[in-house]
Amino acid sequence: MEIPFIKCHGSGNDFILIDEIKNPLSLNEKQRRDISRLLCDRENGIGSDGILFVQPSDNAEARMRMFNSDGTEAEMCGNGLRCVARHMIDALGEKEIAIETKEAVLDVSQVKEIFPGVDTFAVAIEPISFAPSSLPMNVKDKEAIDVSIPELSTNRTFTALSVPNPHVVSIVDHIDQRELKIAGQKANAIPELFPRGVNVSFVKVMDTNKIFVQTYERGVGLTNACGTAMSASSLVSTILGPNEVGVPIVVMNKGGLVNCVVEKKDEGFRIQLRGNGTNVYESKVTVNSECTEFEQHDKHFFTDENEKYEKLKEYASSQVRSESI
Ligand SMILES: N[C@@H](CCC[C@H](N)C(=O)O)C(=O)O
Repeated sequence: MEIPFIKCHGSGNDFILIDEIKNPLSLNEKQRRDISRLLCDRENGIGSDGILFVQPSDNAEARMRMFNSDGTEAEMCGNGLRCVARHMIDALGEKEIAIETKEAVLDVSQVKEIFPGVDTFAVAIEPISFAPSSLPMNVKDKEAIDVSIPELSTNRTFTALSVPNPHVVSIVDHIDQRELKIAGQKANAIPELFPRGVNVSFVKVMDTNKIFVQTYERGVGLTNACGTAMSASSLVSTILGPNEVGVPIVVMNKGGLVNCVVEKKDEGFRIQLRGNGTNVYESKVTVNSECTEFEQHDKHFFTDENEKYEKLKEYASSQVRSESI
């Protein structure tokens, strides 16, 4: 089968976007998992953190299904949703639309540039819950806020929340990637505590309303950035730290930066995640029916927007270097 796709990224968290509205495909669930594993492979595939399947929806302008590079499906993907928002906003010529995700229909829009020349998209991150059962995390307490999880680390505290995919967040003085990888691997190997796995993030507070976040993603490993993790980390560092509700929090990451605005909603919270949705190139693959082999066709690069994004990345790296993170 022939599959046209766009290689895109949000903060260097990269995806293969497959538009099934424009090019209908009749993939079964096994083929979706197998194609994700085949194409996301960094050594023998195209290489990406996941696949974004864009499908028709009865409740919104489109529906997003997100598969991690290991073939598992996630409830939500913040950086991916910005890429899908950009794709559908371009296709429909509208500035504000809604996208259906696994657990909610979410508002997305094109907003003021986060950095000169970088088209910027805002996506709603909700529903949010601190109930351990929502991750799920098998503990008796009603919440797990700033608590020790000895299975992950003997010297850190974590806060557990779903946004609505599962996260645990630890505020640290220094981000040690090796330590994060070990904690992430442990967290995803104890189904008795986290039956569906969990994304693990370390957050360094750089200033009031400015943080650096790195994440070990369930189904992927260490990534440049994770949108839902940066949203969860913004909320946790507002509750436990110096950040403020209603004020854009600058979230630095290895792939650039985003803004997160934590808002009060009813008895709880919602977050607005704002950042790039950059197309790298478009191409096509021909995949065999067993989804074990593929052939990639010519690539057409989007040079201009990538050059503009590189400037944002250089700026973000200089900020992070000066803090010696
Ligand atoms: N990188 C994504 C989240 C992708 C899903 C995650 N790995 C999970 O399994 O929950 C983001 O930008 O939010």
